[in-house]
Amino acid sequence: MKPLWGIVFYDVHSLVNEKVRIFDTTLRDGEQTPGVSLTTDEKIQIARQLDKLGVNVIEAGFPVSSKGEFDSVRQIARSGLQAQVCGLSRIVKKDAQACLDADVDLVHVFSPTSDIQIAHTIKMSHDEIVEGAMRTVELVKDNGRTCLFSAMDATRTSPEFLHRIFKAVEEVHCDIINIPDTVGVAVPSSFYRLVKDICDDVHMVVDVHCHNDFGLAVANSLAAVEAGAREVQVCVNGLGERAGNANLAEVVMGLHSIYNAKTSIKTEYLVETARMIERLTKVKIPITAPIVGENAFSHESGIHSHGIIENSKTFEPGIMTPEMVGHKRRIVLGKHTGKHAVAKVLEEAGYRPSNEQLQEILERIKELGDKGKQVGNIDLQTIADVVIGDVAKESQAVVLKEVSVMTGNIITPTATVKAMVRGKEKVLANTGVGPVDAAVNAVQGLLDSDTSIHLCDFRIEAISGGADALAEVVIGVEDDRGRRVSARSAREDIVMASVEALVSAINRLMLLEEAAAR
Ligand SMILES: CC(=O)SCCNC(=O)CCNC(=O)[C@H](O)C(C)(C)COP(=O)(O)OP(=O)(O)OC[C@H]1O[C@@H](n2cnc3c(N)ncnc32)[C@H](O)[C@@H]1OP(=O)(O)O
Ligand SMILES: CC(C)C(=O)C(=O)O
Repeated sequence: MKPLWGIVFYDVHSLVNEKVRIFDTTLRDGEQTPGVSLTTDEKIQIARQLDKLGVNVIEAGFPVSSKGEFDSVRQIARSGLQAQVCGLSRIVKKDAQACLDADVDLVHVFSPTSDIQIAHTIKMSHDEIVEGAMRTVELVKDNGRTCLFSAMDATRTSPEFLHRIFKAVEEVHCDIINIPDTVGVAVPSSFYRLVKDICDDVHMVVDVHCHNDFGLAVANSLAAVEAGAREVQVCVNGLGERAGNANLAEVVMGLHSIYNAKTSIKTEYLVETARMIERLTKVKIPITAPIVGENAFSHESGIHSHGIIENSKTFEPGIMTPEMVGHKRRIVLGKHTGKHAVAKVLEEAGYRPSNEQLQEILERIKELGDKGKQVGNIDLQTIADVVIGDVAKESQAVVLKEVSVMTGNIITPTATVKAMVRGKEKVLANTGVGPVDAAVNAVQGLLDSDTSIHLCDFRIEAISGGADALAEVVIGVEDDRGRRVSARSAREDIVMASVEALVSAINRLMLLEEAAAR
């Protein structure tokens, strides 16, 4: 038993430093997610990102299925990636030939092996399936490529037939065998026993491919590694047929952080990769998703936030940090907030409230919360501005002097701003897609090139009706350390309101940076 911070965990010693290969099938099974369809360019972008992430295998597609698919697989295979590029093939000669013609390094040959699938899909005898599998593996091996054989629906296949088909492909020098839980019916204990029996039976690398129909894909994949599997098939964001496949980030971090096993994944790119796949597939990552979800390292309730401020291990696993996966820890304000969190967020936004002011701010937050309103960090700053007052003029890093904007239907919107930046007068012009964008770009341009600030929130809210409505603009900015502040301004002129809010937010962030540097 291994004690970790006073808690006794299941014995995971056996996996210390064991190497597990990560086989990514986002571009093949992941693309089978209903509604997802990627262009060749998008697939190439994804393949490059997966390579940067460090996966061992990229299953790029099913070359025989269409001309576009063949071209995508071939382009990925020829793009000089570190990862092995794989193509899928039925036990059909033309499928395997298409993989070979697409120049893949590894061919993934599969056949159904369960009675239900054999009877209703492939409609062959066991002998014909074994023969077809052997001939296809031989074709791949004769052409000098690596071969992986999958017994599709293995978890509903008779153990005798599984043994027979795996032994048959081993005889023709197959390199890797895969045990797919095609319809996600395994549980960790049953899958452990199945994988262990097969590992004891064959001399090939054992790989697994788990579907998530009962939400057990990651647990089953980890159980398989405990049982001896040394390759796991995964998809970014758990994409895939129906409820999807085992989630790459969850499997990898489980292996690294819980089991102390090794993979080649550069975990700091996990969030970046998940967000890229979210953008290209348009399948949203749930906010509560482990590791890569927006809330994975966010804390709202007072008791949790207090603990986190003292020591992040109080309410986070500790063996996994946001930095390890390219995420950021956030204290988020809301109905359940306590004074420690409010004080911390205000301090980070450059405010120094007295104890009475802090108490008053907390009461106002609770009042809003009880009325069912969400109280975000921006609302907190508005409340704080009212209770404490805005950033003092003398501590402002940027003091705005002039703003002028040219716009129309035949000129590129251009803005010029003049401001004192840390006591020095600066004038800068910039363009944008519209007058507000041009003005915002010009203000951002006033900052030194080593001041890395970017916009993370921009909202315009008209707070009175009519063409002369007062426009309230809320702007949030973030620095490269993930510190966020926001500010608002309200004017009839939307450009001026935007510029003022931006300058105000920048001043707060600068104050914060100065305070951190002291
Ligand atoms: C569990 C998985 O994810 S497996 C991968 C699933 N992915 C895909 O199917 C995506 C790409 N597929 C396609 O583009 C098409 O299905 C194709 C090109 C492969 C085949 O298309 P079609 O010829 O129109 O056949 P269709 O898809 O309707 O039916 C599948 C055929 O493949 C056969 N088949 C299925 N699996 C296998 C196998 N492993 N080996 C041999 N034949 C197989 C079926 O018996 C059926 O054959 P039939 O046409 O003689 O009845
Ligand atoms: C081709 C195989 C591995 C598959 O996708 C499955 O069984 O789900």
